Amino acid sequence: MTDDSSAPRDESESASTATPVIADATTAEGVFDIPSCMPAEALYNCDILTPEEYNAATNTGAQLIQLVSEMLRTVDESIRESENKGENLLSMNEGLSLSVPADYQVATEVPPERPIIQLAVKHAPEQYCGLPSELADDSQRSSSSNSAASFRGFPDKFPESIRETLPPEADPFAIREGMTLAWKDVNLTVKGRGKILDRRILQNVWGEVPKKETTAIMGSSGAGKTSLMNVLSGRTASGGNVQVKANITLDNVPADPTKIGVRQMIAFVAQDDSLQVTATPREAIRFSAKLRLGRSLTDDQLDIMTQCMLHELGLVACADTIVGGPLIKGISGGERKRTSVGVELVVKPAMLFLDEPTSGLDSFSAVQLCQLLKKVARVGASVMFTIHQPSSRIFREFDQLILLNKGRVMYQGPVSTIADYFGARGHPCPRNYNPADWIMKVAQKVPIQELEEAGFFPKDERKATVTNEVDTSELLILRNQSIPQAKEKPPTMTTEISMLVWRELVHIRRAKSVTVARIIQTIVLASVIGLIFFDVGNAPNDSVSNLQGHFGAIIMVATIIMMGPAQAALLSFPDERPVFLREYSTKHYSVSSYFLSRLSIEAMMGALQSLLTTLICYFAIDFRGSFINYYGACFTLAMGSTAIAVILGAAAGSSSKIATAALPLVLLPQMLFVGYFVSPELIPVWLRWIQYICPMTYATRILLVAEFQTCEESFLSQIYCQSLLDNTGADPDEVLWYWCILIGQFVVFRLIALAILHKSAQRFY
Ligand SMILES: Nc1ncnc2c1ncn2[C@@H]1O[C@H](COP(=O)(O)OP(=O)(O)OP(=O)(O)O)[C@@H](O)[C@H]1O
Repeated sequence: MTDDSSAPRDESESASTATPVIADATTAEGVFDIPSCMPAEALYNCDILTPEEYNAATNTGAQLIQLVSEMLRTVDESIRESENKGENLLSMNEGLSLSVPADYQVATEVPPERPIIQLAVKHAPEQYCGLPSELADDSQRSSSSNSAASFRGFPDKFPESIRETLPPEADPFAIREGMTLAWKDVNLTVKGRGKILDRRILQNVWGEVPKKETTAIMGSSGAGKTSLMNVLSGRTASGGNVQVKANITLDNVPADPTKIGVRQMIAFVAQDDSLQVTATPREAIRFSAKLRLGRSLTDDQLDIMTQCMLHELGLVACADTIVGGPLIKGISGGERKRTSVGVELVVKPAMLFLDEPTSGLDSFSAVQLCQLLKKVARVGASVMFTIHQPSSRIFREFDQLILLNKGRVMYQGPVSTIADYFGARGHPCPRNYNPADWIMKVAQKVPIQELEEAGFFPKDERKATVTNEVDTSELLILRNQSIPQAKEKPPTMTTEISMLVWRELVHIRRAKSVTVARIIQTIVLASVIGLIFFDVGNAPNDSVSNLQGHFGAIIMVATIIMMGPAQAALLSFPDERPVFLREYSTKHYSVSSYFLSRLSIEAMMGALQSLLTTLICYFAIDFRGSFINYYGACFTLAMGSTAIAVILGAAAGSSSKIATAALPLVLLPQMLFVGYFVSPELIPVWLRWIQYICPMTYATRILLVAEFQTCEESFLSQIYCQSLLDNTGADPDEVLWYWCILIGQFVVFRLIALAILHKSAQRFY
């Protein structure tokens, strides 16, 4: 046992299955960890070490050698079997084949040639997720011309040869023109109330995210990492008790990220993933690519690109499982996070911000993701992310680091110089200690004053990029025109709407229970009303009770028609708001496309619910008017009331509870103005106007005219019917107007909802 017990160990890594596997292989403790982790993970992590580290480790890691040798022996047996059958192919899982050199030898100890290790990794069935048959064919072709040495990278790495067939606009790793985001004097203050003092969350924060580099923001919990990220990406601005001041430039052009034009240039992966719960990772990534990459790509190219992204993110195994959410079980939290990353990466962003992208990921996936982000940076993007407790392996991957301490910049600069920086200020990182843990320990344990005296918290000594401080609450800088816009040939509005409608239909199909509950509710309510008012339409209208029953049936049917579809429409906006805001702010589609897609879905569901209700009630109650007239009035009423619900839903923002509470307040009082409980003539004059803005008024008048215009011939019936029409204000000569007003109300309410939605979509906060 060669454990250097005198040296402080890297605490965060001791139990890890990633890089430290090698280091721990020198100890009895660590050796037992190896078989318990995924062999492919351990081997993969061997692969990412330098050859020197690797050889040093294998000299001492006896059990690791045994493990690798066993895997190689398995591979070798497979080869022998193939050779006995006259084949020279090692058949891999799911149809991917790999050619193996004829002079292949069994390795009895860990070979220094890394490709052989990778071959073993590829062979690990737990990790190998397979390719669809059409891609497998291609990869077979390409691999047959290569030796085993050509296999490098992740267990489910996408074949390079296929990726290379993609045009640059479809290649998620194509070279792009990045942008440098720089900022200074960023201040965020939460104003206190009463005895509570103001709180400075960010204090004169400065820094930059250079293109082609990865910048990590670190700091203890509450240091202001997310707040800084939100200010820089326009997700926080002055308002209420929050005051934000910042000078921000994009390639030296002053820019206000709260403006949608600037925000749309920053791909942002938030801490809480806002993905469509019933979409799969494959669908989510393809949806993003299809809507954001314009019209130049074919469906095949989109498919390959999506598959490539799934491979890069290690999502192949769960590519067709739904994302899920709080109420529906889906993929894991880490997979969800990686899906969110894929959704943004697929459009080759020039700037990519991620809030804690590695949280919820195991150490292997975290390394994998950091390397991917580095790859994105190297092709031109500026990548910035917040991160908690990175392992030393991950820490070494960053280019730049911003260390925040209580809202102030404690360090800002290259990761490579941080050890010297801390050393020069009296806090050298101990040997074998994870530098990330060390700097966090110093930041948390040493008092601020002592740190200041030691020379931490450097001043911004860069050449000033913006001379005057500008308040983001007023109009900040807007020279967006000079900043190039990403999407050149956006998809047509029809494509946007059809993609959104399709996604919603898939959602309805997958969230079956909700749809089924809605339909059952409609059928049960309609049946109850049909039974209670059974055949009352057929009864002569020559008595008050018959007349009352007949009129009551119309009111009840109109009421359930008004409430049912509206309830579902009401919740759709608050529920979908996070997804809508993310997608709108990242240029997936326009507000109008989203709005029209929602309208199409509501029209479909409204038509179905109205049809079920009218079919049951019309025949059970035996209404006298024509079925078409009856169904038309009910459907138009349903659409009018959904339009009101949409206004409430759009205005309520993310608060579905407020919208739910407000809906009955707006819809139910409409029953009071149709003349059933009280004649409109008896309502106080200053309240009487309300009847004219209620869709229910006009829908009921259409139905009343249809039911009572042609009454039985008896004198009493004629008198009763006529007086009912008079009392309710239903005039047979005005029916055409009633239709026009009902449809007009629907259009006006919808336009109001669109305006509200458009306004609320401009702001995240
Ligand atoms: N709008 C706000 N109102 C009140 N307090 C706020 C507001 N925004 C941020 N804060 C406070 O500012 C501090 C920094 O929050 P922030 O989310 O930026 O921290 P963080 O470094 O990202 O922490 P963590 O790593 O735990 O996510 C926290 O104490 C938070 O409560």
